[in-house]
Amino acid sequence: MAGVDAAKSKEEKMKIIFDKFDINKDLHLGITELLGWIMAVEPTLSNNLQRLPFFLQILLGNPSFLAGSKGLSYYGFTHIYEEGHRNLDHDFNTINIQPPIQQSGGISSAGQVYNIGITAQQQMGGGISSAAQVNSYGNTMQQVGGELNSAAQVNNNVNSAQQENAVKDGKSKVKYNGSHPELAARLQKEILDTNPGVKWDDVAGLSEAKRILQETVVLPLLMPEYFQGIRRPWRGVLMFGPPGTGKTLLAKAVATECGTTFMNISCSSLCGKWYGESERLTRCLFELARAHAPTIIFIDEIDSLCSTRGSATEHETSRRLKSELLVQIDGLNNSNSTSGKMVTLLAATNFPGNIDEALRRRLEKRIYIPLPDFENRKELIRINLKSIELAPGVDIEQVAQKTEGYSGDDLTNICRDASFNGMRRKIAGKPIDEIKNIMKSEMLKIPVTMEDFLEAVDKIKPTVSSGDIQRHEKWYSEFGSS
Ligand SMILES: Nc1ncnc2c1ncn2[C@@H]1O[C@H](COP(=O)(O)OP(=O)(O)OP(=O)(O)O)[C@@H](O)[C@H]1O
Repeated sequence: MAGVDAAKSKEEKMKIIFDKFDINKDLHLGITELLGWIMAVEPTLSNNLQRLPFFLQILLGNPSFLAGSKGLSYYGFTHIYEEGHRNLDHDFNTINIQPPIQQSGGISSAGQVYNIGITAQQQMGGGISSAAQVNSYGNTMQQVGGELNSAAQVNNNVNSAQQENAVKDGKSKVKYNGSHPELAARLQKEILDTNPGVKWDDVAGLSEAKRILQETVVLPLLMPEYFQGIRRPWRGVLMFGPPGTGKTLLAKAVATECGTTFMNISCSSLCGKWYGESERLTRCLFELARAHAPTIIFIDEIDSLCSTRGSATEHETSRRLKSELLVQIDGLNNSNSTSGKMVTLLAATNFPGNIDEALRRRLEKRIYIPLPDFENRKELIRINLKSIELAPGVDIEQVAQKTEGYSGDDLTNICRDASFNGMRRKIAGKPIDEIKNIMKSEMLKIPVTMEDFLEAVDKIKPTVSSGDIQRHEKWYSEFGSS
């Protein structure tokens, strides 16, 4: 790929990119090329661009979404049009990825306008108008003095309210109008995360699970108008599988990639000390989720909240909590989701067999997250070693072969242990004063060798038993739903 002349102005550079890329001709091929071009001319945009292939993959991979479109505009890639008015008078959808700061211009389109981004869109004096629809997905959107007009509908699926509710420090200040402000404040502090920071590519393998999560959680957020009636979004998704296989990681990746609010609940956050407190906490959790919508509520180890009803271990408190949870799940996404109030429940468990029948029915998609196979083990090891110096002769294939039956978490532990070995060798037998004088940079340069890996594999045993895997596979064949 040829670089772009550094002496050219930003406008000229971007014109080269726009001229070069024609989605009608290049389609998927052009995306990679376009990304390369943009990174070459605008290295500072690289971080923002990481999200792009993911969105394009979803949008382009779904023909119904683009039905009738003649093309896409990459208007949103750049901030160079800060001052200009760009009238997209085309008869197609406009997709603004990482929407720009729009100071005095405007965006108009005869089709739909999709603003997908994590960064704020600031509309200062300009306007967005669309004959059809304006959909904004992002963490923040600020509308300062501009107009947001749509002949049909305006959907702002943003974490924080726009216009009057500005967000400052990543934690949203959305107003909670429910009946339990003190419980809401407690939950908000414990569980609210507006950006878990895990990218899709940080999760090795699990392509089938990723596909299902895209269909069940991501796409309904991107095109709520399609997911109506019989196609309403699934209310709940259960990920089950042995421990340490990436269930939590997947939930975080979904939330990061969608830019939704992420509420990460452990059982203890919902268990109150006083009579009735657990139900109130549960109700409050869903109210809070709606206030912050679109929201993903992630409940890890849901089996501990919802073990089989009527069983000997079931306490009165837990029975009431479960009943409230079922009521709340029933209320999810029933109403018109184009209101931008989508709340999805993602749950995870290592003990799917312990889950209450009624809850199982409400967790409409049940996805098996298995141990990594050979290819996925290689990918996982590579992800873990991204920032580590490797000695020549490190054979990742061999490490992957030797670790059949290991979970993702076990493999991460092996990589961590192996990566400490260089330091162990360096400081062996030295007094602490001498260790203090070893330069940090010297330490960081010690490469990890193949022997370090073999030693770590010898030391660290797999944590998942074959009985455990059989148990999951049996449950999957009976109740799995992908
Ligand atoms: N598919 C994967 N890709 C990358 N890393 C992984 C993967 N699976 C597991 N890991 C590593 O293992 C760690 C634990 O994973 P995670 O917490 O997602 O597992 P889990 O399935 O939710 O476990 P548990 O059931 O015990 O809650 C992660 O932080 C990550 O380092």
